[in-house]
Amino acid sequence: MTDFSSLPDLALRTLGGSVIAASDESFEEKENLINPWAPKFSPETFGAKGQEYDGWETARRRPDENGHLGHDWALVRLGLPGVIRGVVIDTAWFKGNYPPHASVEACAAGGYPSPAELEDAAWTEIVPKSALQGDAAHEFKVDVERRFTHVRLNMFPDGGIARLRVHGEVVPDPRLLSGLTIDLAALENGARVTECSNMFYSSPDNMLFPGSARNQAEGWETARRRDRNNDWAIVRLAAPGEITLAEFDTTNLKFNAPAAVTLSGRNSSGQWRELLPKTHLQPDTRHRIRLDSDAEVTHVRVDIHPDGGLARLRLWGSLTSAGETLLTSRYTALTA
Ligand SMILES: NC(=O)NC(NC(N)=O)C(=O)[O-]
Repeated sequence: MTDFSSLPDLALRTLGGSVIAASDESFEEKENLINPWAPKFSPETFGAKGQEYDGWETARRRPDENGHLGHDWALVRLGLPGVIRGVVIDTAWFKGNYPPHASVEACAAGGYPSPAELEDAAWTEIVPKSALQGDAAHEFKVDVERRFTHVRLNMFPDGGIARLRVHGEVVPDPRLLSGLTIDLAALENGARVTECSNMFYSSPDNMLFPGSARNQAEGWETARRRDRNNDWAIVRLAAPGEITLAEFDTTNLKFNAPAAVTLSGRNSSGQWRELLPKTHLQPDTRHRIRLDSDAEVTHVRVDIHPDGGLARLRLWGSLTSAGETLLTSRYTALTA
């Protein structure tokens, strides 16, 4: 996999993405494109419309009286607007019915536009019409330095695509964050895990997802440690801010929760200081702890002792004026 695939999937259903319209979804519904799980397949599962697939599948097109075949498209609202670094078009399990070609366009729209209102948007081609294979994940690097809110997947002329992954860097609208108490560690506000000791079972970015984890796999889980060290993760905050309350959620970790946690913060000069001394944790519990610090931090390190994971990590606080300036100038530069 190329580098961009480790970035969050901005289109993912569990990050608020939605497939808001499609030209056709006769065989399989458009919503499957952004399912968070890997595409599944059971052979010989024929329903009333045909074989069942975990993807978006359109009818076989036939030329009209002018010999025109047309093509199919699906419109996706990103859950998290941002700069797109790469797209994966996955035709998993579509072997005799994949589209031979596909392309992707993107646009930036303010507010909450309907599919009809997006027709006149300024669409930019981010993946040119490219050849596809059946049952394969195709990666396309994207090199457009702009914040996008929607993408349109085109397939030529018809067929089935299991997943569309739109990896990129989240660029939040600073007007929705300035002056408010926010989760400085939320993926949707632009935070990310930059390093961790172990991600054997699941990715530490999962801790920063919105809402609650429905099961263990939707959080961060490490392998069992067999040495005397402990697991840890470093989170780059949405922007420089002051943290007033930390939330360590061990929900769903019943026999593998960490025994304790510590938290430290790094300032813009790169110096680390303790934000929370070693504190015991209970399994399957959401712990909310007020922090006794008004220091500006850009990164935090969460240490779990000795291993296990966390379902969610929330760091409530506010942006400092440096944080607000940074977010505003980035948003402005990428929106112009
Ligand atoms: N869902 C389908 O049945 N699709 C196709 N057919 C099979 N057998 O997969 C097709 O494109 O005709």
